[in-house]
Amino acid sequence: TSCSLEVCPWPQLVVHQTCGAQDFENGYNLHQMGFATDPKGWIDTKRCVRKFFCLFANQQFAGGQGIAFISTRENFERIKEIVEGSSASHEGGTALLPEPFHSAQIKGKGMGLVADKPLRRGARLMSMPPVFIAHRNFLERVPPDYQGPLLDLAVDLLPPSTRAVFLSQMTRFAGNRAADIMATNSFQMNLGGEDGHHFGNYPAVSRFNHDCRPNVAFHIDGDLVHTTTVVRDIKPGEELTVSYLDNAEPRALRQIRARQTWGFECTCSHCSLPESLVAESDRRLQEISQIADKLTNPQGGEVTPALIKRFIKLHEDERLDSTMATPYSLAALNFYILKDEKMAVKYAKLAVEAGTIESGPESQTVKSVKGLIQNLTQKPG
Ligand SMILES: C[S@@+](CC[C@H](N)C(=O)[O-])C[C@H]1O[C@@H](n2cnc3c(N)ncnc32)[C@H](O)[C@@H]1O
Repeated sequence: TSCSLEVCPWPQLVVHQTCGAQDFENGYNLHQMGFATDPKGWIDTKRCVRKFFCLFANQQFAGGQGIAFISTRENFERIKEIVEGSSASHEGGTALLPEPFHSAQIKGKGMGLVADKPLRRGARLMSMPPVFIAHRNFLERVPPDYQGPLLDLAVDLLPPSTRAVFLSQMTRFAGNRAADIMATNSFQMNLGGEDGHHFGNYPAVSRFNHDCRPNVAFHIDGDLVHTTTVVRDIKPGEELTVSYLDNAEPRALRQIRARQTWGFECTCSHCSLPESLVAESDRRLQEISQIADKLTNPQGGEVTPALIKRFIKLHEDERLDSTMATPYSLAALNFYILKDEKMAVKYAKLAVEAGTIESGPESQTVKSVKGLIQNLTQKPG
């Protein structure tokens, strides 16, 4: 074989730098590469940067999709525990089939996803397990020369078809391709504990472009599965979008963040409105934030039914369809405090519906609002 072991400047970092996919067309011969798998398929490569961030992989993960994981040993133990109880980790992702969208070139954005059929609010598009997870500090603090070899070996350890899909994602910079792919296409995720901050890559969802008023919401569950759900009715031909940013920020800030973090000028429909409408939108966002303060501290005594209704109307006028769970919950809670049980139940039910779409049925938002509904509807008498 043409593989050679190269010893990098740090003695802990020993990786194959010249192993290419062509060397092992039918999948990697892990034994030949010197790696052993445990009974659940996990490989501890023992290749680490400063003995701290190490590379782990599992080619059996998610029905043979495979996963690469760069993090601390403590987090590796955590990941093993997390995926153990997850059915997606054993069986693989699920998607609405046949896929009701196709990918296409979108002017000024690269590739994107376009709906082929009408899609209704609440339609679940995909639930996907991660392909690559890396610790935030590994990606953001370790110098490229030390990151690169570990990232390359991680990609080599993905099963061939997953590797090809991983490598087909968009890149923006020169330099290490895997580092670029992670920077351009990853989602923040928290594994819990004190050192849980990671970035996760899900190639199937990487084609969603950004919009400040998106028609698709996403969340990552405790089992690391990434789910995308439609938040407003979509017509065939419409682009499917998610938001990469905080939609509640004014246009100027949203555009700065899109430029600084993602390297694009945000020209989404909401950012491209005529100036007078942008000013109106920014004013609404400011008022939303002021009313939210009052609804979060209702003991101030300023909350009235009219104020709560205005709060909801401002969200609707702003087309914030992908982030309605919190405003609906606040409305429910404040109507409850005002002893208007009918309105409290109405908004609590809307909060459960929105929370299920935005964060999943098992999310804390949904659980706590369901608790409120139970209190309201099961009172004696
Ligand atoms: C996760 S990828 C999205 C899919 C990508 N367009 C592709 O071709 O694979 C993120 C990158 O897509 C581009 N992009 C996403 N949303 C955009 C938008 N609203 N306007 C311009 N470019 C956008 C940016 O280059 C961004 O860094």
